[in-house]
Amino acid sequence: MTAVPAGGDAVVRVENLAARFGGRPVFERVSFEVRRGEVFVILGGSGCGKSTLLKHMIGLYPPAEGRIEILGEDIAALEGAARRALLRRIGVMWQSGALFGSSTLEGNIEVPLEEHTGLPAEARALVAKAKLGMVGLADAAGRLPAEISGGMAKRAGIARAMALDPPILFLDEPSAGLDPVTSAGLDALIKQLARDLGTTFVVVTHELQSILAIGDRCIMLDKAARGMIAEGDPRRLRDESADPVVRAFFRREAPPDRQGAAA
Ligand SMILES: Nc1ncnc2c1ncn2[C@@H]1O[C@H](COP(=O)(O)OP(=O)(O)OP(=O)(O)O)[C@@H](O)[C@H]1O
Repeated sequence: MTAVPAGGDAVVRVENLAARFGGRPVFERVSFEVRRGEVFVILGGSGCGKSTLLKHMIGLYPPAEGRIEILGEDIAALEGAARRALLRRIGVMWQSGALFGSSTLEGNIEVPLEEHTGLPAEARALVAKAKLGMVGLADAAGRLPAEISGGMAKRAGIARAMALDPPILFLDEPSAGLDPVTSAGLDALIKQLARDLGTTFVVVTHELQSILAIGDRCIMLDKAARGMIAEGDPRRLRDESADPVVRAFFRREAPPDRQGAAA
């Protein structure tokens, strides 16, 4: 079953995107859409450009070619106040959770509220507590990042990314460094937030279990192909893809070229 409403519209459009560093291409001709309310996964092996794509989507890198539309706006073309207004409408959680070590979890979630809203201190505290409650951390509001587990840090990172109620959340490798049980709990949380709040998630991951558990749709990038090699429902790709590299990924086998090299 999918969380995407029938006729769901696109909140992200990537058209013919090329990424290059020092003239060297990471990928070319990447095009896809993310629909409102879905959990969209960017997957692929190490070094294929998943994080690079994510960074383009949130405006950290300008496209070498092509165009990225976020909530109807060409992110690379925006400047100043218009750019800040758009960035305020997207939340990002980096791999580590990236919490400020000297602040409590509640204090961490108040940071974007202080920066971007005129809410008084009591209201900020209430919002921060509500966000922590949404990710199952209501009782940990007063703890410091050093006093919590890796899984809790990821949840707190999601709560902070949600502080300003963004319609789109970008998550960079949310399962990295987590044991399988904690990772499954985080997957369940992501699905629940997408379902209950209608938030759109764009998730970078190479964790097969997570991809199958949370992904409504996905794209797969490939380093050798320097681009996209698959798009669609991850379960269908697992069961039906004719591409040997895609099949190998979903079967946890070495890609065909490396199998040959090892023989
Ligand atoms: N700022 C940068 N400058 C130069 N090269 C970069 C930069 N960022 C990434 N690259 C290169 O781009 C390629 C893709 O890297 P990227 O981190 O996007 O891959 P990834 O799919 O996210 O990998 P992983 O799963 O290992 O994190 C790599 O060859 C990397 O060295």
